[in-house]
Amino acid sequence: MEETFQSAYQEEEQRLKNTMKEVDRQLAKFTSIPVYTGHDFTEQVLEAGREERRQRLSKIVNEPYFGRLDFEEQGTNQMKPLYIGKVGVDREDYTDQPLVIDWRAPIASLFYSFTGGEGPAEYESPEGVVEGLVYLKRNIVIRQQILERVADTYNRGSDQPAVSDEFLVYRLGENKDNKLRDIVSTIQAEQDRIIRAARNTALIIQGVAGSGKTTVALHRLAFLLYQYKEQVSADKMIIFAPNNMFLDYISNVLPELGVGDIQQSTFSDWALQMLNLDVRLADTAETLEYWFEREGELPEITDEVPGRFKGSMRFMDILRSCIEQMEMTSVPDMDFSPWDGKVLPRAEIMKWFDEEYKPYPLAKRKERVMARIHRWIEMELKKAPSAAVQKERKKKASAREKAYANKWPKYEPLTLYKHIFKAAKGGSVIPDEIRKQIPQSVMKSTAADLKQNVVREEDLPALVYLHVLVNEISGEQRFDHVVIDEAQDFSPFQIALLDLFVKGHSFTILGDLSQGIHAYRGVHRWEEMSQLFAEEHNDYFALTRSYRSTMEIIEFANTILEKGVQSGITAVPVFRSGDGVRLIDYGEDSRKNALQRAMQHLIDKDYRTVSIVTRTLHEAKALYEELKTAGVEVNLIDDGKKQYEGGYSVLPVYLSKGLEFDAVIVADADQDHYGNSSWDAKLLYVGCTRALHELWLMNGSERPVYMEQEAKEVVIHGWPSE
Ligand SMILES: Nc1ncnc2c1ncn2[C@@H]1O[C@H](COP(=O)(O)OP(=O)(O)OP(=O)(O)O)[C@@H](O)[C@H]1O
Repeated sequence: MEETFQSAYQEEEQRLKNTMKEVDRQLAKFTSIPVYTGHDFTEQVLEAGREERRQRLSKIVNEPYFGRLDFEEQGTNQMKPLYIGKVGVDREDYTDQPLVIDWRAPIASLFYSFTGGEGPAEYESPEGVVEGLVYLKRNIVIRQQILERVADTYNRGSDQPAVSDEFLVYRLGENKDNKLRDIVSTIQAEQDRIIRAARNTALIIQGVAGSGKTTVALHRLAFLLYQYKEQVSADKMIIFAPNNMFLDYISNVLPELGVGDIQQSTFSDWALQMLNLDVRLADTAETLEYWFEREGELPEITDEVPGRFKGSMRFMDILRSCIEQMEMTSVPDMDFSPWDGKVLPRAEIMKWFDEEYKPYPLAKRKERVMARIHRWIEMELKKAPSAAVQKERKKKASAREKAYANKWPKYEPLTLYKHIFKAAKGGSVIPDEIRKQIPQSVMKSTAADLKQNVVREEDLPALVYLHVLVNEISGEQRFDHVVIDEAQDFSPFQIALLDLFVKGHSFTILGDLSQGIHAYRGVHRWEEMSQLFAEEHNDYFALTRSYRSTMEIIEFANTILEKGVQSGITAVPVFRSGDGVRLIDYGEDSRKNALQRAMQHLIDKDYRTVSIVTRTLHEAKALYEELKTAGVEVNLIDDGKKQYEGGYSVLPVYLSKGLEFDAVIVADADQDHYGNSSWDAKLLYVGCTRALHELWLMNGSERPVYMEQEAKEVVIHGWPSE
């Protein structure tokens, strides 16, 4: 075995040397050709090709590839070693295998989809399905041109027929810094299927915590850009994420994959930038405080709570009916008379509005009708018997034209919205029978907000929709593809609205219902989203393997899911074992001392990122101050945070969603802080599943009952011996 390893290592060292030589030769050649800056079109095209080549070569110069797959295509009788890297580079003569194959190329999919076995494997090429035999699957780690590791995960004929997880486990065991990173060398078959799924489908992905949802979505964008170069462009793709700190956390992956320019935003920022509203947006902290800082039981979350109602398709339909109703009554109920004795009958104006300009959106129709009236006035003015009469009529017409325009409704989203909630000045243009469909409590609270000129995040989909109904969606507002991360916190209305902006229902929608801690506004079942699309336009995937945490942590978290959340979806761990989950009672010690001591223990173990997770923001702030005073260097993560610095942090559990840390300490894992409701259990589940290698839960009073049941073998009680 040792001998085989030696020869594999030597073989790869030789191949690396040869590759580097070829890369250096090509680079020298292309950089020695002076950059063409002239106007000759053919020369410009050639120069663009050379520049692309220079860039590819400089990208692979240090770490040219990460994998090798030996494949014999059926009927060729020739087994070829394929080297797979982040960027593909051809040999200069194009005669043989490429020097490095791009991981997104069809043939490279075999590297990911092949799960072992003696039988033939296949991949889909543009020419059809290609069959053949895989002989070797090898992971290769190269850093700064030095071969560091060679690990065969499949070798035909050896006594290990299935693809082994050894290399994956090695990668997962590494400590994390402050940014999410790419996984091109270890993408798993189930993830690869999602990454390479067809473009014009709304993909809905339910994935357990740590199953790689965010990572997979980012790799999918890189794939789509490669596979559909002609149809999609990076600046027309957008990722919606829950907050700006999360966007910062994921910001390294796309550049690592050689992808730039993709738009990244929160839904609110995107909506606000489109609406250009002159209002105060209620502080989201208020809503978070209302739901997360409360004492005692959570109020019942029905479909009538404002967040759920305003995110429902019911509400979307109500808004559409309002606009349809308004369309019928838009043209003022009167003839237009520019001066006494001259009349443009309403019937004529209606004909323009209802027939000729019907294809235009409402605001445009009004604009067109008013412009037409203006032209009509000008024509009529020409018929005046004298210049003086003409002048007199012109003056009158101008005033009457303005007055007439004012009789039309204002197609401005906020004004329309205020009308719907009876919070606008002047008479309402919305009939009461439509308004009656809105729950009384929602009517009341929204009207109160709007009278103060306050808009909440939950109102933004409605405002954007009203904007869309009365105005056109312009070309530059459209998307080629939309990614929605933490989609369980999105509403059906938000998805249906975004669908109006995206071509071909091209969505990647990812989330985890077990982490649905914002249930007061998010979805409770994925069908709420899938039913928005025709069957042939949506697809559903479930990711059940969790890559983030050790087996012990996953098993412990699974118990919380099963017993606390009563969820049927539990995570399957990768075989990576670590320390047991530690449960520590504060005991005689003060809470602050115990938490400080716990943090110090984990810092001393050289973990790069350690976090204390509290139940509320209020508690996080207080603990942060205490630790700082005690000389511990920690960061506080609150909802205004724009950047994630890594290191040691204190944060409320609801802000930890999406992030991960080498070690996590859950402060106050007791019944006073986490009750018996499934919502409490979800919060605790989110906190626990942030940990990669170590998880400690500290408590000052009784622990929640669902915490320890059936996870006894993965739990250690008390402090480690010093
Ligand atoms: N195939 C893989 N190879 C190596 N690491 C992986 C793989 N898939 C996921 N990971 C790692 O697992 C961790 C979790 O990934 P990610 O944050 O994308 O998961 P998630 O499903 O979005 O999690 P959550 O829902 O808990 O936020 C990351 O550290 C990621 O690098």
